[in-house]
Amino acid sequence: MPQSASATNAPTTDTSAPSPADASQSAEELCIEISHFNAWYGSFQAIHDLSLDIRRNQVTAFIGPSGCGKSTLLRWINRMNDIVPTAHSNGTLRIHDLDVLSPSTDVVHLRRQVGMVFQKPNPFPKTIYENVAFGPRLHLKLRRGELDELVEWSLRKAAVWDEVKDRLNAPALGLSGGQQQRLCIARAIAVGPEILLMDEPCSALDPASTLAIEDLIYELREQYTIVMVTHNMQQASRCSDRTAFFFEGRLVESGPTDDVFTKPQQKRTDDYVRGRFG
Ligand SMILES: Nc1ncnc2c1ncn2[C@@H]1O[C@H](COP(=O)(O)OP(=O)(O)OP(=O)(O)O)[C@@H](O)[C@H]1O
Repeated sequence: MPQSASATNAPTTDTSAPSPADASQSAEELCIEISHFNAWYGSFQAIHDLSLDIRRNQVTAFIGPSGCGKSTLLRWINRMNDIVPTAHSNGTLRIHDLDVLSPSTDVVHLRRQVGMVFQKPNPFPKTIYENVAFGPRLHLKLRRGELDELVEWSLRKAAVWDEVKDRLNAPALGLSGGQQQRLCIARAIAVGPEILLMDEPCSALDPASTLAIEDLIYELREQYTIVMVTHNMQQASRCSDRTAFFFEGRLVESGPTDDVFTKPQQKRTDDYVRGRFG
């Protein structure tokens, strides 16, 4: 089993940035291994023979035109596709030594380890405090003081504490869209995941909120492995370390973001990043 995410990302750990040496070491570590992966909805094959390594403590952006399979792959990483009755897959998808696709994989445990942030902020219709406390209450046995500390830690980590600290008992739905999305990030990290999946996390936000979330994503990679779907080329180049370009259910190329944007190996990638299609 992979190392417990709550142990590696526990709020009591030092949250300061790792030294450059630490960062470069961990940057090379494999976190998610995808090999010869295929996925279908019924008889329609959405992903074909896709192989990709996702490295620890990096932001990996999935880019590509609509319908090319980005979200499908993202949603297999924490088995969100289990809720789609027609969805099935084969091949290898591992997080460290955990076989994600195995029927015996404990999906509740997997989703604690692999948090998800969706396109539209989706706070629960509860207070700000309760949104963040919800997961820890289910999974962790904490005393009230410890829970308070965890809620504060998560909100600070998600860069929204200063804006909400005086109204923790106010309804989360009263926050702005950008604040709600940062609250959802706080909710996701409160249960101690190792990986954060983000499916177009800024697409419903205004430019200022988008920049705030992008800054946050870039900072969070010191502690989390982040996989993000985005249609925004500038966003991919601003806040990802590596980029994977998908087309019609296949991975066309992947590599360091600078390389994919400035010297792509495939003409199709070049055309896409230059806005010639999609
Ligand atoms: N629940 C589903 N049932 C059937 N087909 C689906 C389902 N979800 C996605 N698909 C199909 O699978 C293909 C890949 O979809 P997916 O959402 O992964 O693409 P995407 O690259 O994320 O697109 P977008 O950028 O528009 O979100 C598309 O042809 C889509 O219509």
